[in-house]
Amino acid sequence: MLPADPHPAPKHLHPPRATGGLLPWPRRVMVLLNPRSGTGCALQLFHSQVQPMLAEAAIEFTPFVTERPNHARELVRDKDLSQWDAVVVLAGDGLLHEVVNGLMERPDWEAAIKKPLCTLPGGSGNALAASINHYAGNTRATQEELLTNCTYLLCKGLYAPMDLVSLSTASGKRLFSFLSFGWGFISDVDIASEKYRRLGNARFTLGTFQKLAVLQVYKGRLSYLPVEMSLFPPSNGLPIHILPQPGSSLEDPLLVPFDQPVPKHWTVVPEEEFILIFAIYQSQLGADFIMAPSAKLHDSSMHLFYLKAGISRLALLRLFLAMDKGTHLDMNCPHLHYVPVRAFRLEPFTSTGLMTVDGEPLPCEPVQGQVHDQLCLCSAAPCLSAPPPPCKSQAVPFPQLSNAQRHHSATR
Ligand SMILES: Nc1ncnc2c1ncn2[C@@H]1O[C@H](COP(=O)(O)OP(=O)(O)OP(=O)(O)O)[C@@H](O)[C@H]1O
Repeated sequence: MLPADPHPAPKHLHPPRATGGLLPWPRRVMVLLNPRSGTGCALQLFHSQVQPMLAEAAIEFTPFVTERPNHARELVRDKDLSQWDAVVVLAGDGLLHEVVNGLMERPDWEAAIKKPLCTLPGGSGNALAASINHYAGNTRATQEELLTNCTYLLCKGLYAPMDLVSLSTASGKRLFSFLSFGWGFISDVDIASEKYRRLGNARFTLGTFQKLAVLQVYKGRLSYLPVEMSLFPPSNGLPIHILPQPGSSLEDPLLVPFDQPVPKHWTVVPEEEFILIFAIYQSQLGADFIMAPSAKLHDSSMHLFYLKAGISRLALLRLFLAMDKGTHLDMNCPHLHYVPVRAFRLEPFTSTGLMTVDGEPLPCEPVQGQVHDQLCLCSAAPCLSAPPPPCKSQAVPFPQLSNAQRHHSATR
C-alpha cells in the first residue's frame, strides 16, 4: 500500500494515469533552460507556450537559465531536489545528457535518478522528444507542435521507465547515456554541424552532404552481446570479473576489464573497417530521422548499427534518405548490419576523430557499455504493447488536439 499523499491535488487535476498513480502529481518542477540551444529560443518558448500550460495544470516551477556548459550538471548534482517533483529540461539532448550524468554523480544517485525527467524540445536535434512523440502514437511533429505534445505529457503527469546505458572508457571515464553512442559518419556529421546549430534540424542535412564529400573509413574491433545471447548465456561464457566502477556503486555485470578479451558468448565482428558504428536506444535520432523504428523507451536493448567500408556514396545517401521514414533496413543493403544488443565493446585502432555520446563529443579511445533496464523515469505516454509501424499515421491514444483543447484536457 502506498502512503496517502499528504498534499492531494484538487480532484479535477487527477486524470487516470499510466503509472496507476504511483508517482505524486507534479506540483513543483525544476525547469532548466538553455538559452543557447538550437535556434536560441528556449526562453521565449517557455514563456509563450510552456508557462501557460503549467499554469492551467497548477504546476509551479523554478526556472534556471544555464550560463555555461556543465551548469545544468552542477545544479542537479548539488541542489536539494526534494523541493521538486520532476526535473524539466527545455533544451536539446545535450543538456539532458548533463542532467542524467549530474544525477548519477550524486552520493544519493540511486534515489536521485528516479526523480522524473521531462524533455521539452528546444535544441536542434531533440531526438528524445521526437522518440517520445513517436511512442505516444502521434504523427510526426516538430518545433512548437512537438513542444506542446511533450508539455502535455508533463501536465498530465504521465511517466514511464527509461533504460540508460553505462559507458566506460579505457582511460577510466564513466558516463551515462539515454540516447546513443557513435563513431564515424553520423558522429562526424553531428560534431561538424554543431556550428550550424541555429539552423535547427536542417543542420544535419547540411552536415550529411559535407561529410559525404570526404567519406572516411574508421578502423577498429567491434564486439557485442546480442540480446538473445544475454537471455540464455552459456554457463562457461560468463564474465569472470565484475568491473569496479570508480565513483559509483552501479556495477556493469556484463562487462569485463579492457585488458581481458570479451566473454566467449559475445560476437566479435570479423570486419575491421567501418563507415560508421552507431548504437541508438531510442527510435529517432531527430524529428526526420527514424533510425530504430522498433525501439522503445525501455526494451533492455541498444540498437546497434554498423556500416562496413566499401559502400558507395550514392548507396549511403539512399540509406540516409530512407531513414526519414525508417525504411533503411528494408533496402537490404549488404554493407549495413543491425543487431539489438545488451552490451558492446569498441576498440579503435587509432585515436583519430571523435566519438559521440548523446550527440556530445568524446575523445576517441576504447569504449564499452551495457544497458541498465529502467534505470530512470521520463515523462512519456504509457508504452504501447506493440511498437507502432514506423511511417504511417497512427491511431491516436494521445489525441491530436488543438492547443486550447490540450490546455483544457490537461486540467481535467
Ligand atoms: N549558456 C550557455 N552557453 C553556452 N553553452 C551552453 C550554455 N548552457 C548550456 N550550454 C551547453 O550547450 C550544449 C548544447 O546544448 P543543447 O543540447 O541544449 O542544444 P543543441 O546542441 O542545440 O541541441 P541537440 O543536443 O538536440 O542537438 C550543451 O552541451 C551545454 O553544455
